[in-house]
Order: sequence, then structure tokens, then C-alpha cells
Amino acid sequence: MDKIRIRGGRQLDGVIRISGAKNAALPLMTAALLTPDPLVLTNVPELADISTMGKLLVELGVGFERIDDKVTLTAPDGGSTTADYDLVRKMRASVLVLGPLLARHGVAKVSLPGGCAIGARPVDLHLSALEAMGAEIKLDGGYVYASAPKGLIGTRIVFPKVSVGATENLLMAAALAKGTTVLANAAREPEITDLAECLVKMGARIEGIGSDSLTITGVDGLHGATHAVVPDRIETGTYAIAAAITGGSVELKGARLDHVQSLAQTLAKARVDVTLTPDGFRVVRRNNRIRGVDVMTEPFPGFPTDMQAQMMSLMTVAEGAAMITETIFENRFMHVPELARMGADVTVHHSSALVRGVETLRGAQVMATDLRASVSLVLAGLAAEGETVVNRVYHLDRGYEKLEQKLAACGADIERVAA
Ligand SMILES: CC(=O)N[C@H]1[C@@H](OP(=O)(O)OP(=O)(O)OC[C@H]2O[C@@H](n3ccc(=O)[nH]c3=O)[C@H](O)[C@@H]2O)O[C@H](CO)[C@@H](O)[C@@H]1O
Ligand SMILES: C=C(OP(=O)(O)O)C(=O)O
Repeated sequence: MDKIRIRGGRQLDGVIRISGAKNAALPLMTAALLTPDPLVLTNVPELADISTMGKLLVELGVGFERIDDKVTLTAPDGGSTTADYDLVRKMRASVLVLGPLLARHGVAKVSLPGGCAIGARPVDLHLSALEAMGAEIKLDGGYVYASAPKGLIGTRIVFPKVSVGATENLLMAAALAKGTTVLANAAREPEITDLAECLVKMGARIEGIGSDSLTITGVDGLHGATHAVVPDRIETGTYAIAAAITGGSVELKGARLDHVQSLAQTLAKARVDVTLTPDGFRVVRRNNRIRGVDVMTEPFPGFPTDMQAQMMSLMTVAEGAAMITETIFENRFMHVPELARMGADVTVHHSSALVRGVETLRGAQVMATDLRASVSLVLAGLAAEGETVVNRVYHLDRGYEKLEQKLAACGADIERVAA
């Protein structure tokens, strides 16, 4: 298994171009299941999760062609409606095929995704909302059997909890339902807005895009479209912290500051400068020490759970203490013991972590069990004295396109070592 080796202590200076968002590209790819016409997506990042979704769609009979950052997906009539365990278990976003398959074909059999390192992550909200639209749902042998032979029927759905995936699944299902569906207490992450805008290009009728209440008037059929995937706000935030933690200056080209407002506010409180540039924004910290700032994760526009581990790395070297509270996932502090191996002082109590800043971290052999925890160790390694080796690089390959190249181009001493 490959490893990442970092020799820390170098400032990062330069420019990083932000890739398309994994968490937008994945649902957009499943939207191809809604129409027999080609859906052309551009700015699609090259990531393990995108290949996994491609393989799952091919198993469902979808034509998949990739040329550079452009992916063309064509889902002819008569494709399969079964998503097998082997691919679904690799990536939870696979459950997003359920809504589109059911809406288009009236039937779907999709493996339950199961839990993962960061939490149990049930899909009950997806299933009960589809039931409210008239679907019959049965669970058997680890599979969801869903059917709606006469089609899904629009209704008012009030999500008891904000869920990105459930909002996406229902948005796609409602696009082809009979009548009007209202999704109240919907998630409003930029990836949902991106999906909604693509669906509108495909002929869907959606009002309230960008808000927590979406009104979808079902149509008889959708057509093909071309859509550019929104820039990745989590990749953006990760490299913003890379600049901050190393005391450097990095311009994030293509990044959307309006998608990372809560992070930018936190960085400003921590004494990191964020300034707009014509094509993105620049993050600068020079001679001052980072100041400890409390952070609590929340649905968008609050501070994203997918940036919590990276922010914790920054806070480990802050002046003073920071309380980091995780409200979205019940087990998302796996980076804490690994950061402690690098000299960080962190105490976890239930869903909060008290981080007492130290002067410096020291390099170590580390590994993590999920994507953002892994990248938080890379960030810590960039700031640490000496050598850090991050194992289990396959987690990073799920979500960071050309990670080592992007960081090395700004002066980081980082390389991938084949095992
Ligand atoms: C591919 C993708 O876009 N993944 C993102 C998506 O995951 P995902 O869509 O899985 O996350 P959700 O927003 O659904 O999860 C939020 C919370 O709701 C719970 N829940 C969710 C669904 C459900 O049916 N029942 C239930 O209890 C989850 O366990 C979690 O505690 O949003 C998360 C929250 O921003 C991000 O961390 C993930 O990176
Ligand atoms: C948790 C994440 O992804 P997924 O929902 O695919 O596990 C993530 O992108 O940080």
C-alpha cells in the first residue's frame, strides 16, 4: 500500500487550482439515470470515488466515457435496476442511485450501504421520504427493495433531520414524480444547489434552489444537458489550512469564497488573512501565531463536518485552546490519537474535543480510517518538525486529486512512496 512521506516545516507559497467537487460530481453522475439522453459533466475530478461510481453506473447499463475532465453518461431504457453490495459497500454515495432508478423505472434493488468509520450513517430518512411518495419499501438480505409501479406521487416531506444525501435522493425522485413535492428542512449545501441547477437544465421544475425548502413539480421526462461541476469547497478549505498551518501564502484559483464563509470567518478569528483575487482567493499567514478559535460543525452554511479534522490540525499549533464540537457524525475524532502521536494535546469528551495548542508538532508514522482524518495528518505533517509518514493513502485518493503534486508545487517536501 502506498504511503505519503512529508518532511515538515516548509512554508507553502504559490498557487493551487481547485478541482471539481467530489460530493457534487457523485450525485450529478447518478442524475444521468433519470434520462435516456447523454448527460455531459465537465470539471469532474479524477478520484477513486468517481471511478467507483462510474463502475456502479456501468453495472446498471449506463454508457460511461471519460475524456480528461469530461464525463459523458448515457442511461438507455431497459438498464438494470439492481445495485450490488460489492460496489455500494465501497462508497456510501452509491445509495443515490435509489431515487433516480425508482423514479424512472418504478423499481429498484439497492444494497444498504452499511456504516463506516465516522458513524452508523443510516438511510432511514431516504426510505421514509420515498415511502411518503407512495413507494413500497422492503428490507431483505441487506438490500432495499423499492417499488412504485404507478410512479411516485408528489407530497410534502418535512425531514426530521437535515440530510445531504436524503435531500439529493428525493430531489431526483421528485423530478419525475406526479404532481408537486415540497422538501422542507432540506439540506442546502452548494453540492445540492449544483445538482438542482443541473436538473433544471435537464428539464426539471424546481423552486427554492439554495434554500431549505425545495418545491419540485414533476415532469413526464427529462432530457440531456451539459453541466460543469462546482469547485470543491472542502478541497479549497483543506489547502487554505495548508497555507495557514505552514505560515505561507497560497492563492486558491477557481475557489468560491461564498461557499466557505464559515471557514473564512474562523480563519480570520485565528489571525489568518483571506483576500479575494480575480479568480478565487488568497490565504496568508506570516509571522504571527495562530489563535485558538472554538468551532462547532453544522449543516451548511455552518462550519462543515468535512473540515473539522483539518481545523483541528490547525488548532493543535495555536496559541491558547480551542473547543471543537462535532454535531453531525458520532465518531469523527479518529484523527485525535494520531495527532497525539505527533505531540498534539487534545482531550475528547463526548462530541467535543479540547485542543490545547503546542509550540510545534513532531513528525511520526500515522494513519487514519477516513478521508478527512487522513488529510488532517498530512496538514499536521506539513507543519511538524522532521518526517511524517501517512499510511493508508487510498483514503486520500478517494477525495484529493493530485494532492502531492498540488502541495509540492507550493514548496512542500512531500512524496508518494510505493510500498
Ligand atoms: C457524498 C457526500 O456528499 N457525502 C457528504 C454527505 O454525506 P451524507 O449525505 O451521507 O450525510 P447526511 O447529511 O445524510 O448525514 C447527516 C446526519 O444525518 C444522519 N442520517 C442521514 C440520513 C438518514 O437517512 N438518516 C440519518 O440519521 C447521518 O447519520 C448523519 O449523522 O453529507 C455529509 C454531511 O455534510 C458529509 O460529511 C459527507 O461528506
Ligand atoms: C464523508 C465523506 O464522504 P462520504 O460521504 O462519501 O463518506 C467526505 O467527503 O468527507
